[in-house]
Amino acid sequence: MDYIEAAKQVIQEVSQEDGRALVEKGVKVLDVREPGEYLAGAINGAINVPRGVLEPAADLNYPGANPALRDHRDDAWLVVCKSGGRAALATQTLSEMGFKNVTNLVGGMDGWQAAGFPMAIPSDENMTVVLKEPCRID
Ligand SMILES: O=S(=O)([O-])[S-]
Repeated sequence: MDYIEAAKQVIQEVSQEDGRALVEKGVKVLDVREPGEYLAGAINGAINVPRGVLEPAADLNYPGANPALRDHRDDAWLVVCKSGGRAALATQTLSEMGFKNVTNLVGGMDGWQAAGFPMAIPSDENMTVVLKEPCRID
């Protein structure tokens, strides 16, 4: 099974041009790449929650969740990764977790950079590198 293709059948996606328009309108941007990828350059204002810690970071019941993500389920989110694969999976997961308006950027940050769209060196304040509490297995 191709999980990314399966996700793409059920999620919203936008082109680079439409993604840029969303950013200009103030959509929240979730960057699910690894911290080193994010720190090398990201969409201005994007928060970083790597794909590997997405579910606990967004979980309403997990004490170590990231409030910048967890508490914004009704907001519009643009989800980005390197080329659109991880973000497709993350977009599907967030929809299943109750996020109302999540959209994958087709082509990801590779496409964004190739288009010459604006990027910034992000602040590490916008990162979820380590969850505040370790994941529990009860
Ligand atoms: O980020 S990715 O689409 O290359 S898996």
